[in-house]
This record gives sequence, C-alpha cells and structure tokens, in this order.
Amino acid sequence: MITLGLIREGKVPADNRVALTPGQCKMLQKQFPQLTIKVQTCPTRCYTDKEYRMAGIEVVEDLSDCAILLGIKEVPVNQLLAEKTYLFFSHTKKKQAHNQVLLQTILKQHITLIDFECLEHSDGQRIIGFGFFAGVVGAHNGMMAYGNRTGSYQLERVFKQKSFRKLIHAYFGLKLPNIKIGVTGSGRVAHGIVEVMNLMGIIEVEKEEYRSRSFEYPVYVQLKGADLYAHKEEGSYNRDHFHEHPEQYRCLFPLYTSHTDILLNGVYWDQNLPRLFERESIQDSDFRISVISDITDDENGSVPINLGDQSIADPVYGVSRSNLEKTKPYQPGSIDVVAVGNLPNELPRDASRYFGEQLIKFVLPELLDGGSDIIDRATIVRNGVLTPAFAYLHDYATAGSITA
Ligand SMILES: NC(=O)c1ccc[n+]([C@@H]2O[C@H](COP(=O)([O-])OP(=O)(O)OC[C@H]3O[C@@H](n4cnc5c(N)ncnc54)[C@H](O)[C@@H]3O)[C@@H](O)[C@H]2O)c1
Repeated sequence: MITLGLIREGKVPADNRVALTPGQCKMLQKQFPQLTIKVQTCPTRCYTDKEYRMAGIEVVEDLSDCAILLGIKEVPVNQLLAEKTYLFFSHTKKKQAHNQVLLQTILKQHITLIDFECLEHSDGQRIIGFGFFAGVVGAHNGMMAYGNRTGSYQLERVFKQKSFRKLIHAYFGLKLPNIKIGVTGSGRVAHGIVEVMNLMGIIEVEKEEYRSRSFEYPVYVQLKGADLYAHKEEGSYNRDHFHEHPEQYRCLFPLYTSHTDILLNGVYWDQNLPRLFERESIQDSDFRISVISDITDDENGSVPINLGDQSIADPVYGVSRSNLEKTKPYQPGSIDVVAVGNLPNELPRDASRYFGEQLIKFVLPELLDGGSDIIDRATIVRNGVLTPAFAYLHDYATAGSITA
C-alpha cells in the first residue's frame, strides 16, 4: 500500500494551485488499487476541501503517515517532514541562493527530493510544467495592456473569467486594430501564447512578410531559435551547438523592433544567452514596441527593461524611454511591461488540471511502479544524499550553517 499526500502550499504569497484535482485523485485510486491519496486541509486552494471530500478523498491536517508528498512551490523548511519522498519545484538545481537552506534541510532530514523541473524524457525534453497557462495568461495580459494603453479595445482580467473556457468566450467579438505582434519562444509558454493569438483571430505571418509590409488586420510572427539567434561568425544556427555555446551567438530580434507593437516573450533564457535587445535601444526613434509581456520574466534578462516582478493584482508598469526608469503604466514616452512570476495562478483550476494530467500520464505510473529512469534522473536527493547527477551541488548544499 502506498499513501500519497497533497500538501498545503506554505510559500508566501500563497499559491492556490495543486498537483492533482479531486477528479484525478478519484480516478487514480481506482486505477491503482494499492494507492491511497490524502489531502492536507487548505482554505485557499483552487479546489476546496469539500470538493475533495465529495470525490471520496480524505482531507486531513496530518500527513505524517504518507510516504510520498506532492506540492507545487518550495516547501518552507519548518514544514518539511523527515524521511519522506517529496515532489515539488525546489528551484535548487541552479544553486539559487534563496533555496540553499531548503536543500540543506532536505539533506539533514534524510528526505528524498524529486524535482518536477528535472523530470525529462531521455532526449532532455521537459515532461511537466505550467508553461502553457503562463503563456495563455501572459499573452492575454500583454493584449490587455495594449488595449488599456491605446484605448482601442478593452479586455477584462483573466482571473475574473474563472476558467479557460469562459476566457475564450471573452475573445468572441473582440475587434483589434491592425497591430503587429512578435511572439518569441518554442516551448510550452510559446504554445500558450500562440493559442491565445489564434483564439483572438490574429493571423500568423512569415517573418519576411512581417518585416517588409503592413497589413489591414492584426498579425503575429512566431520567432523560434533559428529565427532569433545566429552564430557571430558563420551566421548559422545549430540548436545543439547553440545550447552548448550560447555566447558565440548574437540575437536577431533587433531586426523586428521597428516592426512590432507588442512583444510577447516566451524564450528560454539564462545569463549566457544574448538578450533580445539592449536596454538603450528603447531610446531609438524607430523602436516601435510599446507593450512587452515578459512571460519568461527574468529581471534584466532576455528583456533588459524587465525591472522586476509585479503581482497578479497589479501586473503592469511603465519604463521611461528617456531615463529608463520605472513609471506608472500607460504614460506617454514609456513602454509598458507586464512581468509576473506566477501567471498560472490567474487560471489555477485549469492550470492544476493540465499539470495533473501530465503527472498521471508520464510520472505517477513510473513513480508507483518503481525502477524508473525518468524518476531517477529527476531525483536530486535520495534519503538525504545528493545523487551522482547532482553531486555538483555539494558546495551549495554544505556551505554555511543550517538555520532551520
Ligand atoms: N511567468 C511565469 O509565470 C512563468 C511560468 C512558467 C514558465 N516561465 C518561464 O518561461 C520560460 C519558458 O518556459 P517553457 O515552459 O516554455 O519552457 P519549455 O521547457 O517548455 O521550453 C523551453 C524551450 O527552450 C529551449 N531550450 C531548452 N534549453 C535551452 C538552452 N539551454 N538554451 C536555449 N534554449 C533552450 C527548448 O528547446 C524549448 O523549446 C522559462 O524561462 C520559464 O521559467 C514563466
């Protein structure tokens, strides 16, 4: 018998997502007779205690009899239960300073940590994530900000729609001006952005057309790796080479800044990758972009005028073209930036259901049956010891003293 627990999210600000919906829990218990699922009581989760109870799932405070615990965000160290197996997004694999104590405590308490972010198919493709709904909400918010800025149309906030299905209805009858939208990226976030573009009836065009002509209707172009980056000397793009040597590449997005009204950014980015444009280039007279939804959302990252995170309640700020400083949104002489790190929380029920479906399809059978390479590769810590693939975290995991 295996008992699996869904923990209450403890990170502040509170996250209202969950790894499995009540219906998914019910279905799993049927499918795996050796499995019992318990849910830790929570007043703010997007699926209520009552919904779990109605699905026949036990709602409890104490999960100490569960062998496996599922969460979403980093678990506060004082809420970790020793010797359990945890699955959540730990954000420790890049030695993130703010989660060092978390990893140290996991080691000390002989916990096994399987990180959702590290669940990959054998070719390195990530298995599970919330990117699609981040793309949906981020694209919507970018379009909403442009409507607010120009007064040419109005879009309500996503969270007021309650579900993706209702959101889609909000797009029927939406009349957009003849704008040009640049969509960057090729992963889950980009898929979510493109979904919204298509639901809004915005036409996709080829990059040459996008740069060379105007249209009598709104259009978007999707720029993937080969469209965005070129080797500094050879001018070519090879995906594997680019991933290994990003510093040898330059970014081609500046070719699009004078043709684009809205940038919806969903690229993968880290410090070694070139930025989409330089900060000062927003001062150029032909820099046409007036709204950027930076869904990738790294401060001073792929979008160098990302000056930090906003909240779901207040998602937009301006950046002055003259002094590059933060302003109120929708000011003349500024560019509006939407930068929110927990976008899927605007559609938490849909995002949770989508996440749970991927978990059920690709992860839980592997976890419950045992002996899985996918699970092994995503295991950062086993019974309090770093696994060989994550031995590079040794210094990070042992430096300083543990305060928790
Ligand atoms: N704001 C939010 O709420 C939010 C939510 C989810 C994701 N995100 C961010 O959005 C970005 C994209 O996420 P996603 O879910 O689309 O990711 P993904 O894993 O689905 O796709 C990433 C894409 O980047 C490419 N890639 C992978 N490794 C790379 C490397 N080393 N160098 C260059 N390219 C590489 C892959 O080929 C893939 O096409 C990430 O930075 C993620 O952190 C933000």
